[in-house]
Amino acid sequence: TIPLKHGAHRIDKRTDSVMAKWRGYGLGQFIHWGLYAIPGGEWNGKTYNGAAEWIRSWNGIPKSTYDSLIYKFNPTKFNPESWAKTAKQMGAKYVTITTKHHDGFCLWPSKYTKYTVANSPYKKDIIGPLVNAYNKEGIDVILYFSIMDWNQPGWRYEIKTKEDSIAFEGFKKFTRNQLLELLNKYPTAKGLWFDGTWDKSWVKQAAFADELEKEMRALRPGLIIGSRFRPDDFGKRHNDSNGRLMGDYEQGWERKIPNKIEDVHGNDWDCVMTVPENQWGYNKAWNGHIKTVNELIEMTAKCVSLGGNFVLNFGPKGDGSIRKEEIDLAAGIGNWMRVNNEAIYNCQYAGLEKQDWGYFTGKTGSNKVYMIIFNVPVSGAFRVKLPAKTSITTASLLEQPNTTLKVEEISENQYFIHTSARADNKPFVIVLDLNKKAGNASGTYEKAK
Ligand SMILES: C[C@@H]1N[C@@H](C(=O)NCc2ccccc2)[C@H](O)[C@@H]1O
Repeated sequence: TIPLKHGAHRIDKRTDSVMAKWRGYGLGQFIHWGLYAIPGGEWNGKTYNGAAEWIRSWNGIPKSTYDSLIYKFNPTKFNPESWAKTAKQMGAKYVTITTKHHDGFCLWPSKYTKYTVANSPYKKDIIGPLVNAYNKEGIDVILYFSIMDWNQPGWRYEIKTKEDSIAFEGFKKFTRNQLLELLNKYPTAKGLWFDGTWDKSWVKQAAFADELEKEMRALRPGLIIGSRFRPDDFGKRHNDSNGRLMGDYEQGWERKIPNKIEDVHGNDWDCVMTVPENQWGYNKAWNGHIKTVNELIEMTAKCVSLGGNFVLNFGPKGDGSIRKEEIDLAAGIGNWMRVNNEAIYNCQYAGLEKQDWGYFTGKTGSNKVYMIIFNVPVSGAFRVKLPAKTSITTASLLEQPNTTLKVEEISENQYFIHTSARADNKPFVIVLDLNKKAGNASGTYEKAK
């Protein structure tokens, strides 16, 4: 291995209880909210073709005009309790909230810049009431923070001159001040989701970022920090130059989902996902494919089946209300989660060979395995392959626990599970109680040979 001063400081997953709880969340909500929600991807009747939260980078609006949106920020319909209730009904166990996106507008009254809610007509803190409302619903909070800050005069994409270097040193101090401010103001926040760390200026800051990460962990023991925060000695991000994950979970699964367990390299991870193809902030015109409830349930199942969390994005409007399409999606996902969440919460990769009918999840530390069915075979029989020394004690429908299903052994450790035809085409769950003969004590199973 390459000797590194600022590479990964831990080899495997964290083993503490705070991270174990994070690992079991299964389903989360992402909130992208800020000044960009006011134009909503449109300006003077012209449509911005990129992601709505990047509209400031469009040459269709003078930067100063965008920045003056602060004087229009007065979300009269903002109701943190109703946002939290929507997330609760969806079955989200955590929420990731944008405290500051790339445009630099702070949803909390930061002492270190004037570009915050405190200097908007709204005046009040947004983050505090959101953290309290979500915590009251039993939902943990992760704070999203963009290092790149287009409003800060000291921000640089790269450091070319002495002047750049002096300016960026000031920017680094500002960044540290804001992160420590957030951790001190919102002590119940469980962790940080970083963004805007891909530019040349930041990937040179291995020592600074490493020191700051250590300082944040000392200030908030148990803090969960994503892999997108710091670069290693050679500017490598997410994984250091020895291929080891920096931070506590992989953040790279943005709008994409791994296909096989080898893709996650034994790391904790979350997948953050948009409802349209690529819109995080509110966009009036939701063009292209809008994901359906069934698609989003399948994405959730797929993520949990590979040991990750699925985090679905909501982009509230400039007035603070959540659009009907998102409310309806949350309700539809929630209807399924209310019946089937046992197959999602505190479940991980089951270690079984994937079958065409859907996804296996394994209940952490138990003999229970769930089959989340999306594709019913024309035979009506669901194939299961188990590792040696493992067999099926019982099979039942999660929605009707006292129904036992017929288990047909078709060869060594291969079975067909038979269910009766179903009236609707909704995803459903078969629960398997497995018994592991001596020699296979783990909660998950080696891949069936
Ligand atoms: C979570 C999303 N991240 C921001 C973004 O621009 N991602 C695009 C991107 C993703 C990965 C590397 C570079 C750039 C989007 O604006 C959202 O905030």
